[in-house]
Amino acid sequence: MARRVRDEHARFARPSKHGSRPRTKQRPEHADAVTGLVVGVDRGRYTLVIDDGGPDEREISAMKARELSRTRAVIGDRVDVVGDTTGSEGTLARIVRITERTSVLRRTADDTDPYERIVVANADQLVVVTALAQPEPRTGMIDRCVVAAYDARMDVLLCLTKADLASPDELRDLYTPLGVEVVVARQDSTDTVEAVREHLLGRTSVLVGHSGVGKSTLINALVPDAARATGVVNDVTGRGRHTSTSAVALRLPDPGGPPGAHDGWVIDTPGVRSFGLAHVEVGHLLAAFDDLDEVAARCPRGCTHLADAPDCALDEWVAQAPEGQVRTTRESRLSSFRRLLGSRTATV
Ligand SMILES: Nc1nc2c(ncn2[C@@H]2O[C@H](COP(=O)(O)OP(=O)(O)OP(=O)(O)O)[C@@H](O)[C@H]2O)c(=O)[nH]1
Ligand SMILES: [Zn+2]
Repeated sequence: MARRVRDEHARFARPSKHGSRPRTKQRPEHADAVTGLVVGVDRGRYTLVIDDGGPDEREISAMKARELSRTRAVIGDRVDVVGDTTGSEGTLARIVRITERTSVLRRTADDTDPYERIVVANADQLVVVTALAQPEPRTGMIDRCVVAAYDARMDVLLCLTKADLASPDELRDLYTPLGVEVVVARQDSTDTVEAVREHLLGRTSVLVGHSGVGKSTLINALVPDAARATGVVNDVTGRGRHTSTSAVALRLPDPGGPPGAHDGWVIDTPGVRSFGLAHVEVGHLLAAFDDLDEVAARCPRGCTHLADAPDCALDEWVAQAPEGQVRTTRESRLSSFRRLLGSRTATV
């Protein structure tokens, strides 16, 4: 790890255009750096939590050191900071390193911002919040979220809200074969909120969902003091804090722990409507389907694995299955996988 960080460090230390010596020579090693978690970003000003969950936990403000100028830290990043890291009023520390990310979730480019941007780093779970009614669920959107999550090597939790209005059975049947966990919630039942919490404890989860699905209702139930613990992020740059994608990182209370305990992070992403799928590789998607991945190793070179692919080993795998449960399961795995493959290019 130390090695990797140093390499990255060196990459930012190219000689400047103006012919000064490489900066590496002048820069101290930052041996005194402490590590923080980015929970908020607002126009170049970062809010970090230091010693997350430890006895010296505190929030500090920081900005990037000059050598990091081309790299954006995003919510969820683990960063090394130097300078005044006490968090006292008026202090500002400097971020000198971004630790290698375990996952990146990308937002699609849109009219207001032509670049695909990383929205959240190091999250391990994408929670797709979908109402069972009002608004009607849209499977195209769910599929795209699943693809984005699998590409980012994140797990997916499908959280079906407004269960008082419609049955979850159909959607559950559709997504369970994809390896997606499904949990059901309704506003009038605290039991369901606690069921959702069980899936989130100890993890860093990103919540996405269309307007009106009940995401805020759910977050308020999970994190009652959300307003206080909120880190506001403007990840779009230069546009002011209320435009476009502002994400919020919230500590998830753990009712099973001592008073005030929290265990895990819930990241809300208002304004993120879809994820970039343009660069999703078939291999990444396949990797999320262990059984298919193994079979696909026998496919002809360059096989697209789509329904019209000649000699795709996945078709043979289904055809060879004994009739009955095994065949049905394989069929549904393959058709689910192909549906996701197709959704990479669909516009929703
Ligand atoms: N019937 C029913 N209505 C719900 C439930 N959960 C939320 N609602 C209602 O759905 C509406 C939208 O809920 P919000 O929590 O504001 O939805 P949101 O996803 O945060 O939407 P935005 O605030 O627009 O992003 C509100 O009127 C809620 O009262 C539920 O479980 N059942
Ligand atoms: Zn194939």
